[in-house]
Amino acid sequence: MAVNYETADHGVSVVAVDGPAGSGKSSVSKAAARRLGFAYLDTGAAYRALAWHALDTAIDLDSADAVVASLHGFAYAISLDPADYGVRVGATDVTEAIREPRISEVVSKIARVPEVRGHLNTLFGGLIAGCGRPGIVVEGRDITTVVAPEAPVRILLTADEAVRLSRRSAELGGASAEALAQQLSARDRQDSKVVDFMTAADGVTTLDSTHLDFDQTVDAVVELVHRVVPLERPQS
Ligand SMILES: Nc1ncnc2c1ncn2[C@@H]1O[C@H](COP(=O)(O)OP(=O)(O)O)[C@@H](O)[C@H]1O
Ligand SMILES: Nc1ccn([C@@H]2O[C@H](COP(=O)(O)OP(=O)(O)O)[C@@H](O)[C@H]2O)c(=O)n1
Repeated sequence: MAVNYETADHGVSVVAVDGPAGSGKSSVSKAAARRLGFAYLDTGAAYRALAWHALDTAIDLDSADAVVASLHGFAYAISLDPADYGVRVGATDVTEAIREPRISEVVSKIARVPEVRGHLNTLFGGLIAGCGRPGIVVEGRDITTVVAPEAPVRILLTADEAVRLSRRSAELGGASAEALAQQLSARDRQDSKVVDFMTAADGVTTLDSTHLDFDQTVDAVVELVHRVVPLERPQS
């Protein structure tokens, strides 16, 4: 079921960004949100936090029933301020822990369960509607197609796989390049069975950042937003 949070309904302009792992969704969306004065919602963090919670409570991730049952005790909180990112489960700050490879390895098992997706999409809908800013940049895998298909700006952020890998391995420092490559492409393969984030749906703009540096990519997103959402531009 689509959850529509467009300007007309809630007064919040949604910028929807999808793409594969390492394409730059989180970093570019966060920077674009700061430039625009918008909120920022990282939806992948919720799937990662639920995976963290499931591991923490020794839930069998191969059992969809057990994963669905774990949603009852899942007290999730995320900051929507792009200048002050943070994720909590109950009283525990999991901002760093959810990035660990042990979470990346299992998160797709969580994401493939339809009840989990439905539950989290409802949660995202509430966060978007109540974000308290004129707009919000929301990034993930199914934002342009399921979470906010009516968003005024919808972007598929891509980059060649080799480029995505080298960006991610630079970020993780010590991780073995080969192990990382295997994990990242295995995760994309698993995730693609659930939602298609490799091809742009109708009306979605593809932004290929393979040959763009970080600032150029953020500029391109901000420009796309200015084209369709009436906002004051900062004086230069
Ligand atoms: N256009 C770009 N050029 C160079 N580096 C980039 C670009 N976009 C993102 N990055 C870097 O690549 C890494 C992965 O980006 P990230 O935002 O975590 O991707 P995703 O959220 O899609 O997995 C980060 O270190 C980020 O700073
Ligand atoms: N909208 C979303 C966002 C993330 N996810 C899942 O959550 C995982 C982590 O997402 P992420 O955005 O943090 O991943 P990266 O691209 O940053 O590595 C993905 O591998 C998907 O399994 C999803 O299914 N749908």
